[in-house]
Amino acid sequence: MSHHHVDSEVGRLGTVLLHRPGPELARLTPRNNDSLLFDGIPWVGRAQEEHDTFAHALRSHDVEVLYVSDLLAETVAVPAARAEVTQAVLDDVRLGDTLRRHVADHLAALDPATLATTLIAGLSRAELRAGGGLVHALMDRSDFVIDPLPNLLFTRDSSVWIGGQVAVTSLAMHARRRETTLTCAIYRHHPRFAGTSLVYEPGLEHLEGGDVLLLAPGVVAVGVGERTRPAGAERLARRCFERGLAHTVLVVPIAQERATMHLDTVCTMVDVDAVVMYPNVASTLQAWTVTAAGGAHDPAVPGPAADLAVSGPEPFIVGAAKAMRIDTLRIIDTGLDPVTAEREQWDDGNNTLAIAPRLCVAYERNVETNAQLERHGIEVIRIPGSELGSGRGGPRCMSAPIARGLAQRF
Ligand SMILES: NC(=O)NCCC[C@H](N)C(=O)O
Repeated sequence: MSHHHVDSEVGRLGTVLLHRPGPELARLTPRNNDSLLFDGIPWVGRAQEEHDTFAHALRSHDVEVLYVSDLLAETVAVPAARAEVTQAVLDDVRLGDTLRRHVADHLAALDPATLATTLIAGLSRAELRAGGGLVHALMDRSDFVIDPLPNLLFTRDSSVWIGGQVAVTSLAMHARRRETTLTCAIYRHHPRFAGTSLVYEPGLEHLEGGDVLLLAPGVVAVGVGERTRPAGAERLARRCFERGLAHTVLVVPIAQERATMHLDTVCTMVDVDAVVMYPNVASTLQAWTVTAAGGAHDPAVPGPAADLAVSGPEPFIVGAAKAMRIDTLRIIDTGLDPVTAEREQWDDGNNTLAIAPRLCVAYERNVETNAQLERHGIEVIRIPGSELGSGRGGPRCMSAPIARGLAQRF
């Protein structure tokens, strides 16, 4: 399958990028879990079983599942890619020159598959083959020479396909920054993605994939809050208009809190005209509508788009329906009452992954929300997530669609 294209949240899912959690999760301790953005210490074996159930559910619906670790191992077989991802590790100012040399020698000796694992799992001082120097001497055995990337599990955030191009994002939190050196290398160097254009790159204004919802072909919603900044939304809008990837970007402010770190923690699409949404925000969520001033830019004509036209704010569902050119965007509530809604929102009840219109994957624990979805005609494939959820992400967060069919009901 080489047709990589995504222009909706619900078109038939063809290919998806996942990361099966591995040794990087075993690095989490009660001392570092907060800074590594986990709310608990997951049982690694059970998290892997849960993730395998997720992947199996997708495969049994004819979805091609790609794994980051496989693609990365193939990518770092390309010398330029190897140099790039290694340099990103060595750029860490905490290493100092002496330890940096030891780490460089250590990585240079690794075969591609072991290098890929090390880049994801990190490296402790005890695992470094040779050491020496002041920084090394002052480290604990279990201190990280290379930080682990436990949040790579949430592949949604580090890249997002818009049409036939991929936005490699610019992650806000220190613990996640290096993730995009890996996704960027995959998209720039893996033979499968040869010729792919990047519509966004790391290092630009903060933008995370969990905030980007492709509401309909040409209509992109971007949440701005704890992670994505307004300037990131503006940059993405301008780039999408210049390249003919969108005609409207809805910019949606969300509370800057952990429970609502991304737009997809409060709202995901389950049909071409329906979302499951956290009722505690449904009535207050607003949208600013951004379009290209002077009309859509002709992508065949090189040069920057005219400036942006900004209007609003107005209620999100009103702005969204207008941009999507539908009468109403239907809302299905999380939970039944405010307390259940709050509990199930926290446990990623809103974070569904659509395989097709009216067919989605959701965590089994969100009993009320799943029942609500079914009452509204949405088929729910339930997966376990008690361990996976300790990182605060659900099926949508754990998946980056690479190919989807047309968003139409069958
Ligand atoms: N799209 C998402 O909501 N992703 C979940 C990210 C969870 C991760 N522990 C984080 O804090 O970034």
